[in-house]
Amino acid sequence: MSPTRPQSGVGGQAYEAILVRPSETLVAVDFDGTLAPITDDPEQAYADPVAVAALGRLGALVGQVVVITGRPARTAVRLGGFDRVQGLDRLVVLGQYGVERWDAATGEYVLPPEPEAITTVREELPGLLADLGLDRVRIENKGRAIGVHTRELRDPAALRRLEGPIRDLAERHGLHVEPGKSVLEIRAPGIDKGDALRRIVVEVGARQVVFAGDDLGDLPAFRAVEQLRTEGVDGLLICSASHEEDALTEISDLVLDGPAGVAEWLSALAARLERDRPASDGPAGN
Ligand SMILES: O=P(O)(O)OC[C@H]1O[C@H](O[C@H]2O[C@H](CO)[C@@H](O)[C@H](O)[C@H]2O)[C@H](O)[C@@H](O)[C@@H]1O
Repeated sequence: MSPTRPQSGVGGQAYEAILVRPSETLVAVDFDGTLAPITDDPEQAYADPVAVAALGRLGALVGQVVVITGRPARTAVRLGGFDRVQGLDRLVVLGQYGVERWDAATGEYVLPPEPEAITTVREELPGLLADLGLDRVRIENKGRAIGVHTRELRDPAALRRLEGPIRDLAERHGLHVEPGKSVLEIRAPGIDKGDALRRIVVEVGARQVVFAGDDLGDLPAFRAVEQLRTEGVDGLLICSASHEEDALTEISDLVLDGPAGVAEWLSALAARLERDRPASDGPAGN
């Protein structure tokens, strides 16, 4: 049996369906911690080239490949190099948890206006951090959201000290706090990765969906796949595992060794579909 096949019942069933009907499969992947190894500086978090190459191969084999990320769509495209990958000419990147979109087919970005409350919070944040004695945290300005990062402080207590004041600040301005690996992100409520995933599943008419993620922000997408299963869509859930977060391991069909493990799995899936192509219905092989 191929090591790429999940052992669990529903995951294994989804894997078999993907092999039979690749052209009706959506492959959806998170960016940070799944495609890109975690780094201190978010600006240096480039996607694993092996994973990107595998996605390019899958782009020619499955119905749709999509990246669903908390990053701004432009940032994900730049750090992933997605605008210059053979096979990813139909890639869709859903940024800021699905609020933003980039289509490789047209090169167009859909970037709704930034919430005014974010501008106000951006102005208030440095004072709040100084009052807490935490002015060395990294602030990531994402346009319509703000990331408050503690990774470089090497102090697990810093995130805990920040949480209450950041939640109060966000709440005062009608904003939402998205917790993640050494980060609290302040953003507008209203859409999450689950909503984003469901929309693209419907848009492309997928009968099978793969979702790979690593962090708390991916949980809604995992829940969406569980729901989709009850509606007749086969779902395969993949955890990009790390010592930092274990919320996804129990509910995953496959637990892989971080971005390197994800890259290996995507490559193995691409190889398997390429091998089967003459007998299957992938777009390149009909
Ligand atoms: O949805 P994702 O693609 O997983 O993005 C979630 C957040 O990821 C980024 O932060 C994480 O990765 C950084 C770079 O490796 C790391 O320094 C940080 O500690 C991690 O939390 C990103 O900076 C955020 O904007 C994303 O929302």
